Amino acid sequence: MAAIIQTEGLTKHFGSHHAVDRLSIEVNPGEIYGFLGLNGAGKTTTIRMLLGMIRPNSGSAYLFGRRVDAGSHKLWAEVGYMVETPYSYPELTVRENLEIIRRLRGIPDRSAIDSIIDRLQLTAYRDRKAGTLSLGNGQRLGLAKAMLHHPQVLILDEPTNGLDPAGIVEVRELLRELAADQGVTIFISSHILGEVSRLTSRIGIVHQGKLLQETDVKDLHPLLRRSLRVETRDPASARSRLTQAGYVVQQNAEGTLRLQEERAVTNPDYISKLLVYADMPPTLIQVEEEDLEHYFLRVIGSEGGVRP
Ligand SMILES: Nc1ncnc2c1ncn2[C@@H]1O[C@H](COP(=O)(O)OP(=O)(O)OP(=O)(O)O)[C@@H](O)[C@H]1O
Repeated sequence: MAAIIQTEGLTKHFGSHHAVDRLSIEVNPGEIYGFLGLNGAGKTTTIRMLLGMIRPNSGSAYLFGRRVDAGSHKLWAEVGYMVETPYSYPELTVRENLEIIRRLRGIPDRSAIDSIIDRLQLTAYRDRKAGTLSLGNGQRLGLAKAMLHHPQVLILDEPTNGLDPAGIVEVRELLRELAADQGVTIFISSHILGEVSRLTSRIGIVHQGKLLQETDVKDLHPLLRRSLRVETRDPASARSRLTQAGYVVQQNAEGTLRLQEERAVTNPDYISKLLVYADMPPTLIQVEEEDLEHYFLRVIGSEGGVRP
């Protein structure tokens, strides 16, 4: 299957700073790809190179198998994009902003505007000046502009930025529908793994310009660490009893004990028995799974985490 979006060794430095460093990724037709990284990881710079807005120092980007060069305006006709906070004419209404895009894109069907306004739930704001919109509605207008010409590829930089939880769900559903029903290929950047993992089929984790990990979302679950959480009335004694039995035990400031070894996680009954026999019965014992954000920080080596 030929990739719709592809980069090969894509590299961009600003002075001595490597914003994007030998990045190679492929996004297949109809796939939703989550490009994940902290602020400053190089997401926007990558997207700008994908769109031919800036020129890489080395490496290449391809859309539909065609190499993107700075000024590849023809490619933009087949791609909808939203880069950082979407810019709109603040003195013009939502409708007027979309009318400009309709003309620029040469879309003959005038009803396209009303249908996209409806689709992005902007009907109540259609005659409001764009400059008076909330951040979230400004973001919806940005998405409406990106989608007005029914592109086969959408490249979106943090599209749910500023949206409230209900808005995030709506946008997620909308994008999911576009990929599933119309085969639109979607590349979406974010700094929240929990959010992109609900929408995308594959994620690439980028840090300091480098791709650290690429994973199918369905393979993410087994990568999450599990640990056994144990609470007792006398954590210090319980800890020493478990240590004596050969377990590695961590204790936090609240006195909660945590055991990460597989033999502890898979045998909570044994740990429980050990503590009961030592007259320190647990008040709580449960297997907990690492959350996605912690996993993300661990992969990028933050928070004292260790790369898997
Ligand atoms: N025009 C520029 N000149 C100098 N440095 C830049 C320029 N554009 C980006 N950078 C730097 O390159 C790095 C990557 O920036 P980029 O905007 O691509 O990150 P990002 O992952 O999109 O982060 P954010 O979510 O904050 O936008 C950052 O350290 C940034 O300061």
